[in-house]
Amino acid sequence: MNILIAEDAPSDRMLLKLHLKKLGHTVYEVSDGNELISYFLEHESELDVLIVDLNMPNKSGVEAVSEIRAHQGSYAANWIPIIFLSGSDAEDDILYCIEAGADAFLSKPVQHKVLLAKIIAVTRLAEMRKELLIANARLKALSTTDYLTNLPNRRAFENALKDEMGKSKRHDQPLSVAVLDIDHFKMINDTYGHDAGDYVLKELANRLISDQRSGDVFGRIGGEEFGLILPHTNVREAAIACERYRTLLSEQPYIYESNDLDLTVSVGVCMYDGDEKQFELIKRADNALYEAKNSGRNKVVIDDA
Ligand SMILES: Nc1nc2c(ncn2[C@@H]2O[C@H](COP(=O)(O)OP(=O)(O)OP(=O)(O)O)[C@@H](O)[C@H]2O)c(=O)[nH]1
Repeated sequence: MNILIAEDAPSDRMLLKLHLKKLGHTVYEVSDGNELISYFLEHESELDVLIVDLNMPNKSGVEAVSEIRAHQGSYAANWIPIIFLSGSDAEDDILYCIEAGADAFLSKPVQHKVLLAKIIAVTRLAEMRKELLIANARLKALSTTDYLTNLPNRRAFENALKDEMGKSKRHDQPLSVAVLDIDHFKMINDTYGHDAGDYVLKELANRLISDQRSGDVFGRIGGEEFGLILPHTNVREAAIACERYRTLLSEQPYIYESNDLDLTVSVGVCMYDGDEKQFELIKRADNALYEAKNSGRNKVVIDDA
């Protein structure tokens, strides 16, 4: 492991270094709190453990460690274990160090085996923490992503819409929303099977995002229904964009097991009025979609109420 020692007393530093080298670690050294911070910031990704003396010139160990923890934040994946060293084993010192962000405390003179045990314990904790962060990130991605298309799911779409509605209101910028639905999708399932339907949904999502403008959010909000959030876009511009998507999604057949599946989509689009609730906005887009379906499908209808 790569271990950085911050210790101002040369003899203590030397002794510690010998112990750690004997244990097979690579050791780096600094002699005060300021050097500790600069070295850490420069080599953050290469270091595995910090061993920090409580009392050092210029900046104390506690001050330096507090700064390092503030820099890392509580969700840093590369959060580093820190062991404090002190000549005193006063209870107050121990508490002070742990509260500053340390994970373990050692009294000087350091005992070889105690040092080994603390290093094993803190690195094990760091490893578990890292695994937990990775697992959390995976769970978050799973809970916000549609498994079939990899687009944001309904929940993520609604959260994104809420954010965009807030931004639109704050910056007095237009915001449009569209709901896009595949026409007679049931027929594809019924004629070619559910797998063909799944293939179409995936392929359609790919085509949709191939033309996605940066800042726009597309989500799968129902079985064969997709939601489009178009920030900085008024309803006329949104209708033009939706017309482009309608053409893009239907101009080429979807080829599944040598079958050419032709499909069209209907779209309802509307613009946020700055006051309405999220469900009201989606409802208006849905109403426009309903009108598109009822007036022949394969078209974009605007709700400009
Ligand atoms: N393959 C597949 N089909 C799905 C999925 N989710 C929903 N569906 C199907 O989508 C079809 C939707 O059918 P309807 O609501 O009648 O709509 P439609 O046939 O597209 O007709 P219109 O919307 O009126 O043009 C149903 O057959 C659902 O089973 C999915 O994840 N995979």
